[in-house]
Amino acid sequence: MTQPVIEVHGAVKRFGAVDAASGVDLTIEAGEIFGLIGHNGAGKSTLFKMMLGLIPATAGEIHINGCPVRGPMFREVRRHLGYLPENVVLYDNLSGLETLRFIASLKGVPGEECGAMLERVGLSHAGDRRVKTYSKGMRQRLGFAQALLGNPILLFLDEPTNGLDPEGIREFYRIVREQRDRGATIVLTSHILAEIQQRVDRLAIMKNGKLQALGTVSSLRESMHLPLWFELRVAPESHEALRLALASIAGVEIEFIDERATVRCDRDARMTVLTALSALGDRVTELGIREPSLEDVFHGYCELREVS
Ligand SMILES: Nc1ncnc2c1ncn2[C@@H]1O[C@H](COP(=O)(O)OP(=O)(O)OP(=O)(O)O)[C@@H](O)[C@H]1O
Repeated sequence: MTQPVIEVHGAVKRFGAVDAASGVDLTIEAGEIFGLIGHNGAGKSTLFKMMLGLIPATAGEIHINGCPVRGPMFREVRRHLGYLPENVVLYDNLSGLETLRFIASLKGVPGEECGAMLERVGLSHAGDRRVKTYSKGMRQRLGFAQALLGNPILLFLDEPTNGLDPEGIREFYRIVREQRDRGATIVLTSHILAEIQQRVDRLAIMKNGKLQALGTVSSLRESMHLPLWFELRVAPESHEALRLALASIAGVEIEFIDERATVRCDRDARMTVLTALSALGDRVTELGIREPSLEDVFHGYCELREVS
């Protein structure tokens, strides 16, 4: 078995009376795209900073590629990590290209990579402009570019799509997948749950410094036992037949709007409902299934007890 890229055991971070992390256990494997979600102040950025060795944990252990983050060898590992902080700090009087060249020199990366990197994040047209003239989305793109310099093995991206336009968000995830395909591991946070639900391999939900849930979107959905919806087109004269067909199935609720019917059912009853709907033959002219969104899953877990 290969070694996990990230191993967090019992990580605690206390800021005075605030428990920003209280006993977090987390393992992330190489090549994963991993999402960390949670309300404001849940502890996501704090966990990132501890994993990067930027702030010490009050208690617990964190290893990156088998190396303890506060140990003497971590300096070398740190050179192979990329980080986009939540509020990226840039030098306003440098141009975009100068900014990347400066960061490349700190990382020991050849300056020649910088032009191509600017192009990759869609900033080549503005490379000679001072950063102080950049829009919010342009600053974010530059922040992403600096994190990518040097082909890091592990990328920590804290709210990376903040300020990006829809095309920028799509391009961002395209680059993330490219990075994963070349072997990198990516850990990212986002408050836009619809955006990440199709794009992460696994995710963790954080609440009050603890991990509330951990798994794939579909495993979390399954274990929450959230209901799902069948969306149908049924002519009004067949509404009664639909009601009768589903009458004996517990937990089913039907709502009609003209020719549209929405059938809400318990997950465990989905095959029974599907069989009953098939028996209606061509009285059902369209059929679709809507699963609960990641937002539904998130709210469900945030109302539950903590697991770690
Ligand atoms: N340097 C600090 N000093 C004191 N308290 C801090 C410090 N950094 C974070 N905190 C507190 O720790 C808790 C977790 O903060 P953190 O920034 O990790 O949350 P977050 O999940 O990243 O939130 P957001 O989604 O708003 O970015 C908050 O209560 C915050 O006020």
